[in-house]
Amino acid sequence: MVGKQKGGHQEQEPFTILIHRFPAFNLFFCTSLREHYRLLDPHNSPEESVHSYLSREAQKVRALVCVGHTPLKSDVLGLLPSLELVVGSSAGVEHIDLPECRRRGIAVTNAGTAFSEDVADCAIALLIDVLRRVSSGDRYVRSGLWPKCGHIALGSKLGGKRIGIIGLGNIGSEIAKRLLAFGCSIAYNSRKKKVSVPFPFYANVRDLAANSDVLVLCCSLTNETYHIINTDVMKALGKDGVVINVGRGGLVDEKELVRSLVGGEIGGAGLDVFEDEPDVPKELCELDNVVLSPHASVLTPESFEALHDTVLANLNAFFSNKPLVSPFPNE
Ligand SMILES: O=CC(=O)O
Repeated sequence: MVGKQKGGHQEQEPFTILIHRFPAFNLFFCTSLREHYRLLDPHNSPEESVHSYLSREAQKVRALVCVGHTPLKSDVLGLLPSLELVVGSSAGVEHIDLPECRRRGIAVTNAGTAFSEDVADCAIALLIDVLRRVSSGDRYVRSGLWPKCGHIALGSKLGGKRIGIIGLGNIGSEIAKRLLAFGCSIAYNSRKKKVSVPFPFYANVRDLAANSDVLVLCCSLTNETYHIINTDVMKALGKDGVVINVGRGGLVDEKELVRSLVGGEIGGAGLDVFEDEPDVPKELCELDNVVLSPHASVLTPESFEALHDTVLANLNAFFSNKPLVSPFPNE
């Protein structure tokens, strides 16, 4: 539960925080938020279930910070009758019951632009790694094969590639900016065509794939985007095509991706996210044209600092009746 503590006489406003399992994240958030607000932390009562704690303590809670990807479903929302705001701390908010929030008029925020640059950097790193075989070359050198077997297979140049970006929001725009500097051409698919964007828009992902060398996924996971990369799309992308996923595992039909990679129907993949994290299909681990990363694109102190500022700015805006800084959806 929180209220602004500065000044001391303002009545305490209710506020609660749900704790994610990632300890560094929790510590960072709790320590800092406590400096500004009074927290209700259901996870601090190990003897009691979250549900019974919330039923007793959280009737007047108006704002809730949902840390990381902690699921926030109707069972918990139902225990918070006064809730007006959910402050998400991730870019994707598919773990939050958005229809229920909408139904109750509860505003939702996400990480806004806090992670965009780091996620974009990660997408580029994965792409260069797949094309230029950086990780594969590293394994080659470490395993002592170089003196015995000579050069590794040719890589492929990034400059000149046609990149199809799926989801041209904050992250997608940062990815486009970086790829333009490498001399790539950009096209995109998004919920709708963006008037201010100079790149060709494809309403159909299959058509985008047919006109791209690389597909980069950085859109939200929704009912509409679930398995947006399927067999048809991969066939259209073709045998030299590369899939980069820094969005969510569920955007790609992973079984089909594995089948297409093993069968040489597409050229490679760089994946930071998976359908059943932290489990990764073992076939992917055996492929040299696949680069794997443990959902780590946002894991930098710089991203966390920017997120911290965004979370606080949203809370401060809410409690001073100002517009939220990163409402979701934000377009
Ligand atoms: O995966 C990370 C995020 O959605 O912020």
